Amino acid sequence: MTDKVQVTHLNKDFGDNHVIRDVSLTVKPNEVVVIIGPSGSGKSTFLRTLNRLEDPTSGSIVIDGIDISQPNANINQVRENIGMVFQHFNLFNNLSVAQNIMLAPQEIKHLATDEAASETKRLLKIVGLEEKFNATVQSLSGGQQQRVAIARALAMNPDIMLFDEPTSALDPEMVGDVLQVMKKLAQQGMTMIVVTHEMGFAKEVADRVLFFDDGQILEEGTPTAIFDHPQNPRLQEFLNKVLNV
Ligand SMILES: Nc1ncnc2c1ncn2[C@@H]1O[C@H](COP(=O)(O)OP(=O)(O)OP(=O)(O)O)[C@@H](O)[C@H]1O
Repeated sequence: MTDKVQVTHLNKDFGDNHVIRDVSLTVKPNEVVVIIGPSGSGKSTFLRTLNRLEDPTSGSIVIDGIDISQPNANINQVRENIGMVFQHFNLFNNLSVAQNIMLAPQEIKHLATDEAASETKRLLKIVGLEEKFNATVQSLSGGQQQRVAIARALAMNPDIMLFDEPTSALDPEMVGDVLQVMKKLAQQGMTMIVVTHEMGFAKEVADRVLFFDDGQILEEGTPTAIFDHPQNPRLQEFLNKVLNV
């Protein structure tokens, strides 16, 4: 089976700050990879280079067989194929829920309005918000807005979904609903790379967990290997901190 994502010797510098240091990673179709690690270790930057929101300094990123790290890569096409969900939903507050979801399929894929609307209803059902089709974004809770953001990313029918700390900005009671939607997507076979501080989600849903520290993957393995038998002292220290709060 062709790899979905193949990252080879990736580096990213911001001036003198060497944020991603020689990272290589392969992700298989339908795989759920969860990235954990301390604040500032480069997790977000790594995710953002995968769809070229950041340009890599060196190394290659091949997605579905296409080298997107080449200067002449068709970045728009790449982004159509990779859905991304951010910590701060980034919805258009002046548009309705349905308008937010339908915008890209109509503008980019030239979907007819009735087709886009029926697809939007289907997606809202997946994220448990069927009744919010006409609602304004402002009337929704943070957790609901994040589920709309997930539906919006799914509307482009992506091959891969990237999640960058999707629950970090939410009130605790909202977190479960969002994680539930992500779990459902994983069960349906979506290839996903998820940066999160939710260790319960990592344990339950990840096929593989990567521990990032100082711009490198210091350890990777199954959730059991990472959480029950961590090898690297930095990972042991990190888990002691996050699991014993
Ligand atoms: N656009 C940018 N310009 C300059 N430096 C940046 C930029 N984006 C990130 N950095 C730096 O890169 C480093 C890694 O940041 P990054 O956000 O990737 O870490 P992180 O592991 O996702 O952290 P957190 O868990 O706190 O979100 C930090 O030192 C940060 O200041």
